[in-house]
Amino acid sequence: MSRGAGGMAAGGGGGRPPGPDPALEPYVQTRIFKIIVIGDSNVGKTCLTFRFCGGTFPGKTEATIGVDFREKTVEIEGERIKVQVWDTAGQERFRKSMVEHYYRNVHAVVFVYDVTKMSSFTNLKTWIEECNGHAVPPLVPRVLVGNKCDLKDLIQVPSSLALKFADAHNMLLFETSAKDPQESQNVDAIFMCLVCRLKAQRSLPCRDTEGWPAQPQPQPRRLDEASGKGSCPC
Ligand SMILES: Nc1nc2c(ncn2[C@@H]2O[C@H](COP(=O)(O)OP(=O)(O)OP(=O)(O)O)[C@@H](O)[C@H]2O)c(=O)[nH]1
Ligand SMILES: [Mg+2]
Repeated sequence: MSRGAGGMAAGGGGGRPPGPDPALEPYVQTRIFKIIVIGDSNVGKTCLTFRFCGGTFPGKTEATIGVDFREKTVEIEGERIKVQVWDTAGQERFRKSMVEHYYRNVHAVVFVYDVTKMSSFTNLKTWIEECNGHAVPPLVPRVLVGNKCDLKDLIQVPSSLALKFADAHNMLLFETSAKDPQESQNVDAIFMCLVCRLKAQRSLPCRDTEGWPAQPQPQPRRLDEASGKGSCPC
């Protein structure tokens, strides 16, 4: 099984910086973690995924149709991991034919609500039911994200309420803003926290590894890719 070689580097003492041996680089397979982002239309799923993968807030967005597919390669403890983010559609008519694909072989789920819109918070239970209805294993980590915290005067969902809900569903809560550049580290932390948990969990199969069921995937629209290095924020 190929893994990152962070462990090897730790005791190396040969003056080589930690991380995979460059000579072995072509042979080190990159693990891919599939993370889906779910929630009502207009809560900011596209903007959050854009902020994480591209580092910016998109000037203008349109309702997502089906799924948009973004990627970012991160490095944690010497292992390069490809984070494959599925930005799903919140509108029923744009998602109904895709729902099975969203949940198939998913590694982690991000539930998003808009802190300025109570209905997007109360609807979370429907999104959780949908997720549960697709037999997502309990080991698959889930987090809750309250977006649009920059709109301070318009907040409708108190943090205390969100925290209670997150606790009841065994999720971590992040409150953030895809728009505010000062919050960008917080947005990164959402995904990095999940990646760290997945990395620590079990040895997930690598790309091209036998035994990993092939996914009939929709033709992905790859919008951007960025590389980032990070240490575990957890
Ligand atoms: N103020 C503020 N506006 C935001 C933020 N995130 C997103 N928006 C705005 O909210 C609107 C919807 O954002 P999207 O990211 O397209 O929403 P979505 O959840 O992807 O919607 P669907 O694709 O229809 O499911 C856009 O006008 C964004 O500019 C934020 O953090 N703060
Ligand atoms: Mg969208």
